[in-house]
Amino acid sequence: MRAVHFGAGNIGRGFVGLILHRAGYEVAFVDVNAELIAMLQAADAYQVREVGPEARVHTVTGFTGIDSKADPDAAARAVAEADVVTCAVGPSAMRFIAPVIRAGLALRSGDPVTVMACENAIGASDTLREHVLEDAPELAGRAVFANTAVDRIIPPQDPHGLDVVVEDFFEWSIDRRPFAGSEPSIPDAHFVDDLAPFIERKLFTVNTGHATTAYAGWMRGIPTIAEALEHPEIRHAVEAALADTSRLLVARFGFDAAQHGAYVERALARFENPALPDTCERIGRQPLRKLSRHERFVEPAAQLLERGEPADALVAAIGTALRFDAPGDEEAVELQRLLAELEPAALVAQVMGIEADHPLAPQLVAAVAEAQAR
Ligand SMILES: NC(=O)c1ccc[n+]([C@@H]2O[C@H](COP(=O)([O-])OP(=O)(O)OC[C@H]3O[C@@H](n4cnc5c(N)ncnc54)[C@H](O)[C@@H]3O)[C@@H](O)[C@H]2O)c1
Ligand SMILES: O=P(O)(O)OC[C@@H](O)[C@@H](O)[C@H](O)[C@H](O)CO
Repeated sequence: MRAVHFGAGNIGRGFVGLILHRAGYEVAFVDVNAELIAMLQAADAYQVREVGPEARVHTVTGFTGIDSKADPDAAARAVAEADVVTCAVGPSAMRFIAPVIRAGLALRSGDPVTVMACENAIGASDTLREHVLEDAPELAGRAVFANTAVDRIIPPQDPHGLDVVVEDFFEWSIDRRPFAGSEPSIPDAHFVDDLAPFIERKLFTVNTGHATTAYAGWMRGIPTIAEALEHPEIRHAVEAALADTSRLLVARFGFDAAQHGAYVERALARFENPALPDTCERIGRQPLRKLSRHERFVEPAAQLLERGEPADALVAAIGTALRFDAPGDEEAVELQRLLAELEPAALVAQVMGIEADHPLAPQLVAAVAEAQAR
């Protein structure tokens, strides 16, 4: 069985590539990073080293690398011959891989290929599908797009090597419905009838809690997530933000409150893993994406206000996120420029997608005004 995975970075090598290898796939990693592809082409194996109480070491073999910038035709041919295509390039980069997948589908004959976007976003495979089929609706029958939720914390890695250090926890949930009974065989993944509870629980717990920790840590000059959570005020802010999202998730999906509480506790324990050198800078990366309408802060806060419930801790976390000014992060630089130039209501509409008539608008406008006054 053949798989093509776009994005040979942390999740690509330390999660998707590993799981597909364990499922018996030969994986062709496609990336635009020429140094990374050269290493993949030269190597026979790399290791995924888990850290945590149930740590194991895995060796991944049987892969190759394709540089889609230098040779997009080779990447398209690989898609044409694949059983499964996955990506973990970042939600905003999916539009750049879409033309390559489209070219691969155009070359394809036989059974439709399974396409799964493994990004932190609701409906990422649907978004990828829209990009791929934009100018080629006639190719729709050649691929089955299934949404997924991926969960494994993988901190920044040595950019000059292939080995990856990861936490011991992982979860890959895949929407079963698009397959109409013929799901691909991926034993480490689980197929579910309704992905919404899985992706929203993950994004609005792991990623909301992570981001709240990161922005509060960054504001205080604390480098790592584990260290930031040791700060009592940060811990309190994170627990309060997760109390907001927990109320929403329990009400929306009917989760058992105690079981959901255990899920939250486990997320916090994962953040605290002392062997995981994860940074506030990585977790805070791309703040414009994280502050956008359907992301980890604004979406749950908007849903709570629409239900007539408060979301004060989420709004406080948004206020802290506005102070993320990492100089090496293009979106952080752009966010600070927008803060300097736009009226609060205009920034809330442009960055967060919340218009003046939404019940959340007054609090967000006040948070932006406060950030501008600092
Ligand atoms: N790291 C984690 O803990 C984690 C966990 C779950 C989900 N995710 C999600 O996985 C995705 C990737 O995150 P990551 O941490 O692996 O990032 P990363 O930066 O380590 O890897 C992304 C890779 O994509 C490549 N890439 C970018 N544009 C490309 C293009 N046009 N074509 C081919 N390759 C391209 C980059 O060169 C890089 O190698 C994100 O959506 C992230 O939210 C990350
Ligand atoms: O990847 P992002 O930028 O959406 O979010 C940063 C982290 O919260 C994220 O990568 C987590 O480590 C991951 O989602 C855990 O599964």
